Amino acid sequence: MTSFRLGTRGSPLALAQAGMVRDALCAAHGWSPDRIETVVIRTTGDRVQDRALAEIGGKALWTKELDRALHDGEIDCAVHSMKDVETIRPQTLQIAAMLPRADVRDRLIGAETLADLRQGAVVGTSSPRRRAQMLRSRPDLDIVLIRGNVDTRLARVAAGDMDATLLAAAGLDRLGRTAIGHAIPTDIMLPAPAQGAVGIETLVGKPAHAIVAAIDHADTSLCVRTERALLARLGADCHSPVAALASLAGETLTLRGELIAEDGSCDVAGAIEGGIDEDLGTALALDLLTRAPASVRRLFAA
Ligand SMILES: NCc1[nH]cc(CCC(=O)O)c1CC(=O)O
Repeated sequence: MTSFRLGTRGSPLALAQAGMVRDALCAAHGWSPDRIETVVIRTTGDRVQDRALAEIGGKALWTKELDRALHDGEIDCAVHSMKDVETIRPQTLQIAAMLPRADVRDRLIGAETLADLRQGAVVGTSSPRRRAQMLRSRPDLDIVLIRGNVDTRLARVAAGDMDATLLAAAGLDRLGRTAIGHAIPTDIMLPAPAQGAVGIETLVGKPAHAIVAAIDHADTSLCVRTERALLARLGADCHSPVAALASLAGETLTLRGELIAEDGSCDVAGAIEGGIDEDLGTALALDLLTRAPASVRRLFAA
């Protein structure tokens, strides 16, 4: 029997996520684990460690090499953190499935709450959203650039290079670091669109698409597609401090979102409720853009 080739980045988090996808595929199709071959693909983002992603050209850094491997037939599907997948994708590709979403919150490492950070504390992050949200509640903080994988970042805080950092709970949990840091409630720090979701992409119209679609978690897919619709309407990218979180209760979809000036000095937030339709993201984007202070609106291409 030919193996099913699962493409992934090589970071510890990416490999953990690929393992989850492998387990889900095996359970759904009654395959033994050796039916799946994990193919590690090195991406531009993995090679560049010293500059903010926003500076070196955005999210395609994580996807371009995996896209190429799909198109060249080297892999049958590609596993992604949905948070890192750019809003506009090649028409030849399709997100065939998402795993059930994990904890969507950010965790603060180095203090129990934002209020507990000392005056002028140094906080490492490379995320414009986290930077803006931190400065909004604590303008005194010194936000510095930090990159590298989860372990590298934790080591920098442990070594005293900085007082604190923020990491996605989902990533920490998937690496077994369940006891590290303190989760920040989403009403204090709304997460990045698609945070906590793992997606699996395939070529459109190939047998692999149906094989992968069998493991789709429909509620997660709907919520993440809604958050991505908001990003798309905003013309948002890595430079844009945007937070969004959709949730589904019965037949009611709720989307919260906010746009924040990079220095945290002003923002616009909103929420919208509707039926099961990802277009809610478009509607909230328009509402936020209409109400945004000029200094926030100019950050968006739309
Ligand atoms: N940009 C890096 C990235 N992409 C996805 C995750 C975490 C896992 C997830 O959100 O699903 C992380 C690390 C982090 O933000 O702490």
